[in-house]
Amino acid sequence: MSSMEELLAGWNEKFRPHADGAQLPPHHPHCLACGPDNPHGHHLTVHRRGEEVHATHVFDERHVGAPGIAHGGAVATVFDDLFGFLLYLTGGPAVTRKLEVLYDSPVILGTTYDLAARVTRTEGRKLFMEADMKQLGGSRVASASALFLSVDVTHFNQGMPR
Ligand SMILES: CCCCCCCC/C=C\CCCCCCCC(=O)SCCNC(=O)CCNC(=O)[C@H](O)C(C)(C)COP(=O)(O)OP(=O)(O)OC[C@H]1O[C@@H](n2cnc3c(N)ncnc32)[C@H](O)[C@@H]1OP(=O)(O)O
Repeated sequence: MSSMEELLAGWNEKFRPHADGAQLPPHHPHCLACGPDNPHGHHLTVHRRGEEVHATHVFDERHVGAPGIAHGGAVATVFDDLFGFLLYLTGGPAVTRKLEVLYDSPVILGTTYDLAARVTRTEGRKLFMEADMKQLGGSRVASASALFLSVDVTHFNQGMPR
């Protein structure tokens, strides 16, 4: 079995139903946002909360844009990946077709933020999603919306060396 076939077989197992409150599995060990083995990554830990997914996150010096403030791309990375966790609830692979982020106020390094994401609508292969990032118990600092499109797992063969 090739490493890609093994990876895909493991993925099918990840799409089993997940209980409310359960921690959801990382997309894969080296995923930029959630992979535990990526030294540059965000190491995002995500739980199911009803029909939403939830994470807390602290950006650090690896994610810096302006001094002391998280890079907008790093914030977008975290949103994009959080949306990717909703696929465990919808039940199959999909990829980002469109991602929009609204930055309400600076995301400060070393501060804990609360993130939540949900599917707002589905239409055939299209999954419309929304998410927000808030200070703990406080105001919103950013929000995002995305369109994901369902794909067959063979989509991911495009990343294999030729
Ligand atoms: C290592 C993994 C190992 C194994 C993994 C196995 C399973 C993994 C599962 C899940 C992984 C999740 C990981 C989460 C990580 C976070 C998410 C990411 O970072 S994903 C990466 C970034 N995204 C891409 O790389 C996509 C690149 N783009 C594409 O490949 C194609 O464009 C694709 C597949 C997305 C769409 O291509 P088309 O040809 O199939 O579809 P078209 O024709 O463009 O659109 C379909 C429908 O959508 C509408 N549409 C398109 N854009 C729209 C828009 N902006 N607004 C509204 N509708 C739109 C169109 O009008 C069309 O609608 P009408 O079917 O005719 O009704």
